[in-house]
Amino acid sequence: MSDNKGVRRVNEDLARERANCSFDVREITFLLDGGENNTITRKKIEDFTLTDELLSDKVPDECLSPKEKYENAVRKSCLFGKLVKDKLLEFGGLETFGPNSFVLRRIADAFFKEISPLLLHLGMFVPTILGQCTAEQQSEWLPRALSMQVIGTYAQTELGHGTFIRGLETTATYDPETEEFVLHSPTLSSFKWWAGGLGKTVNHCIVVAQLHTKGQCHGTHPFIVQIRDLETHQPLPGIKVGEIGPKLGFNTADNGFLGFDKYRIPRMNMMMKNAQILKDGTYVKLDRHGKMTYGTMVFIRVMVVNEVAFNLAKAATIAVRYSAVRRQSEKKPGEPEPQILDYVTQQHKLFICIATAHALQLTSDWLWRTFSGVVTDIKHGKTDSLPEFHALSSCLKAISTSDAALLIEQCRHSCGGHGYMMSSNLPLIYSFVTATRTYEGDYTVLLLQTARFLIKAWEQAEAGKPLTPTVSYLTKYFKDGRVPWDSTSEGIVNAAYGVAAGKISACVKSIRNRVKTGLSYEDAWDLTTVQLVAAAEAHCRAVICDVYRSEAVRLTEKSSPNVRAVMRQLTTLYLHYWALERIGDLLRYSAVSEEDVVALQQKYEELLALIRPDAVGLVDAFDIRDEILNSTLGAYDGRVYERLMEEALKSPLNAEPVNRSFHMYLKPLMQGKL
Ligand SMILES: CCCCCCCCCCCCCC(=O)SCCNC(=O)CCNC(=O)[C@H](O)C(C)(C)COP(=O)(O)OP(=O)(O)OC[C@H]1O[C@@H](n2cnc3c(N)ncnc32)[C@H](O)[C@@H]1OP(=O)(O)O
Ligand SMILES: Cc1cc2nc3c(=O)[nH]c(=O)nc-3n(C[C@H](O)[C@H](O)[C@H](O)COP(=O)(O)OP(=O)(O)OC[C@H]3O[C@@H](n4cnc5c(N)ncnc54)[C@H](O)[C@@H]3O)c2cc1C
Repeated sequence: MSDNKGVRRVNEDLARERANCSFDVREITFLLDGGENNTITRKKIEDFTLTDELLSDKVPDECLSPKEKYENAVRKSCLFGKLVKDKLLEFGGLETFGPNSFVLRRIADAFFKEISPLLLHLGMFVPTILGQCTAEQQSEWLPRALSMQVIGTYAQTELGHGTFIRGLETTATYDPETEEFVLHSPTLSSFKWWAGGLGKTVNHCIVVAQLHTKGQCHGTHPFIVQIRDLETHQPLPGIKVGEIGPKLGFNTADNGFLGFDKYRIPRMNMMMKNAQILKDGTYVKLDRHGKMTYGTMVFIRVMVVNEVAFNLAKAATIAVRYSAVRRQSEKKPGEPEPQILDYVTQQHKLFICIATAHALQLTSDWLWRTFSGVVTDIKHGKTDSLPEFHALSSCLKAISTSDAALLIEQCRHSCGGHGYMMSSNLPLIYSFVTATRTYEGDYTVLLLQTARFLIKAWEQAEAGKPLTPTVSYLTKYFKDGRVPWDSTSEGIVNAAYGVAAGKISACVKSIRNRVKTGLSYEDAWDLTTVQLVAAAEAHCRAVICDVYRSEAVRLTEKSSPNVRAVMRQLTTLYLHYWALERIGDLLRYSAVSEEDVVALQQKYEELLALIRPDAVGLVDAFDIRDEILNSTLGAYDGRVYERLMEEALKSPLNAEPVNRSFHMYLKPLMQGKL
């Protein structure tokens, strides 16, 4: 389906895999896109946008110097932005996707092998204007931001603090005389650090600072701050700004630092939807919940689940296609070398990646729908659903990013040495996704936020109070005792909830026992955090298993029998994989027996064999074009070795037969003249 060029011969092994696939690949693509019409529109947009010659770099990006890389990324960002502005919106296709559309994000990957320096502008600056500004402020800033006159980022993290937002040190002190805020960085550790695009690209940013007025501090609030001249792009007086240097990934994102020396901004540059400063300096709090200024972070956490699902789908596509093309070793003496996809261990490494990409995408779609409900509630002044949603989005962000990063690395391992090549694109996909585990809330920190909610929910269950939907299972498993074992999919999901309940119960006991010894609650909590993180992980795993299973059943209700069968095989594989991964927990909290464990393992291995003939069809169904995959190993036609050689020849070191270092150093060394 993705054979967009359609001219070159497809590798014979891949062609045979496709001929033997048991289902119509397009049917699964339509399911994943949310309907055939969405697929048609997406493909039209891709055909329309991915033809430009700016996509082809003569020298691979990774062979450029940091400065050249950045300049190339800015060039492409501007051309991409212009394309979106001039043509794509006129095209009118985007609306059909609704707000959960990732088509722009998807095609952006064809333009940037790494990150666009403008990602934070669209990803965080614009959403924060929408979420944190009054209507009047929005009408001032949104048109300028959307027309790219104002280019911004989100500068919250400082050198000294990222996680602990209340510990941020940048101050914004209100001066009623001039009706301005004075921004100041009192220490080195108060310098803003990390914001994407801040180093060189943006002219504005959202700065999160401690608000002081009338001698009192009211905690952190967001402000819109101009940092560079719109004409010359020079940093404005009182601003110290620069780029933070090379990183594991994100090397085209010019992440930056920023310090203020008593820098003044108008009063109305405070984002005033949730709190206001009146002209005389009076502070007015409008946020009854107290954490509404954290809204952009919650939004991005929701987006990130989809983001990592897509990246895992890319990695799985590359690794599965490569594994169908690659032949290595022999199974029996004298036999031809098998496709490495025929090794059961290879299937074990890869099929869970396909299943997890589905699980995370369906969970992300469900999370988005839940989020839309919460946003509607908030618009009507109701914030009751926020604590549960914060707990849910925190753990899903933590687990999805962690799973995706580990599995993408597994895809790289499964491609042997060639997976280590930058041209495979697996290192870049990994470097991007491993950062998601840290940014927008570190893994451990977010799971502890979820744990906080779970412990409270447990206490509510004990008190016989009603529970919110995602923790209502606690009532069922409230009584001590092992969860009955049943090896059906539904039974495994129930057992996953039973494990989560057992772990939460164990945490409650640990904390209470520690408090009984005279420890404060905070110390008892602190000593129990290893268990609390594991409990939050178990809760989140149960939610993903549950949502994946039920959404896959719902989605495939009208599918052909073959599609329903393969989708069911994948969900069952996911559930068995995690049951086996957490077998110790099941033995502790459920009635699973030794024979059941043997049966689980056997079924898992049967599923690998059942999925094997459809593996290439399943990754083809992700329908990720070659331009977006950007991989020598994963292209649709399977010309792996030809592409590896073509890319190698583009290396600047191959531009001349002898490098000057030979004459400068090697030759003198060889001749003893160095
Ligand atoms: C266009 C598409 C783009 C997509 C791609 C994206 C790529 C973009 C690239 C992105 C690049 C990267 C960009 C970046 O990285 S931007 C920087 C991101 N930074 C972070 O994420 C920092 C993480 N830290 C925190 O969120 C807070 O400090 C935490 C939460 C840890 C504590 O906070 P705090 O110290 O203030 O809390 P507390 O202890 O006083 O109180 C805890 C109480 O507060 C409740 N609570 C806490 N938080 C929330 C909440 N949010 N909604 C509702 N409630 C919330 C909580 O339930 C608890 O309630 P209770 O138990 O007391 O009842
Ligand atoms: C690629 C990238 C892009 C980024 N972009 C931006 C951006 O655009 N804007 C922005 O504002 N920020 C950005 N950040 C910063 C990012 O949000 C923070 O790095 C992140 O929130 C983690 O905070 P930290 O660095 O302070 O880690 P720390 O909090 O110092 O974490 C270090 C370790 O301490 C542990 N730890 C910390 N607190 C606790 C606790 N309470 N309990 C248990 N363990 C704890 C953590 O689990 C971790 O293991 C970016 C970061 C990266 C990597």
